[in-house]
Amino acid sequence: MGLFDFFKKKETEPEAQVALDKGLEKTKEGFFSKITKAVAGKSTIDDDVLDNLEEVLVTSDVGVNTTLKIIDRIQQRVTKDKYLSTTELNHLLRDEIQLLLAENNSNDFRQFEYGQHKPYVIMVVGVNGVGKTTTIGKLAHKLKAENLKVVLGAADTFRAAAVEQIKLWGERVGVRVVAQAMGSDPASVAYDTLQSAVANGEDVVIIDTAGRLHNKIGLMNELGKIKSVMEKVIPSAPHEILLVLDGSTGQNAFEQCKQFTEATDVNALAITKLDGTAKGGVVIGISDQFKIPVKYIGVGESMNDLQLFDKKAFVDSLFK
Ligand SMILES: Nc1nc2c(ncn2[C@@H]2O[C@H](COP(=O)(O)OP(=O)(O)OP(=O)(O)O)[C@@H](O)[C@H]2O)c(=O)[nH]1
Repeated sequence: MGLFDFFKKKETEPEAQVALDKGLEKTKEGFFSKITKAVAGKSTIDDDVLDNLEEVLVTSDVGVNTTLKIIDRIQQRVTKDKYLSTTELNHLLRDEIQLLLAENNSNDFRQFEYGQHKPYVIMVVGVNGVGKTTTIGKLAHKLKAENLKVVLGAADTFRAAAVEQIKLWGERVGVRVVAQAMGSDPASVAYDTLQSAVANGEDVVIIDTAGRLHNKIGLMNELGKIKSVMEKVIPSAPHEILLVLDGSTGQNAFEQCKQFTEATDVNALAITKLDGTAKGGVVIGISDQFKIPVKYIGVGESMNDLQLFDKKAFVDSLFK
């Protein structure tokens, strides 16, 4: 199977669905217990119910804009159908969330032109602690399991621990890691990694970057330099700029998304740590607000806990 086929694959296999269900348990519990409260004592969906629902969505980290959009759509359905019973609210909500996710996440990753570039270069960005390195390790593991040749570039040279951590993942997963001494030029690491990947005929390059959010100009310069060095080796690279966000941070994830999308051309999102948080609504809001597809979600710490985001499986799991 080639890279292209791998990313066309839909992750609805039973095992993945079980992991997803488990990972989203807290979000689901939080969400539905709030909804139950929101409709308590009401038989039809009226303005009160919609006001309460608005609060439920906002406090579930769906984000204000997306919440208003969902409420507006439900209101239109209520106006059209008159006297909708509150027992239908879950159905309505499910439909609207599914539609929203469909608008923003096509599940068709052809836009990333997998298989058309060898090596396919992914530059991974995000602040420290969001699960960037872990996501890189898990992704490398996933790709390697499909017999793809993967190389990692330790371009987060700012902290010694980051270089060590990625080397450790390389050993664990069994993929090559290109690294230089701590404090060396990240762009130089990226250059070396791409050059050696071309020479070795590797399929995928994943470059880690430092997650310093000192200020926008600094971030732009730092990422811009790495990008332009990559272009020198492979003019079309990076093919993917993957922003990693910690789903358990709710509104902070929105803010980071804003900063990084302003600083560089992010075209894919990975949302981690959805297990153990009730803030999974962030997946719905972020993809809608920034119009960037969520490509991966992290639902646990183990190597197999990174999933290709499947909007149908996600909604199924949430409303099961
Ligand atoms: N529960 C859970 N933990 C995760 C997930 N993804 C990452 N983590 C954990 O989050 C912590 C931080 O992950 P790192 O990969 O070190 O984060 P980072 O963004 O690379 O941060 P630095 O290496 O400090 O730059 C680690 O303990 C990971 O095991 C996830 O999907 N679920």
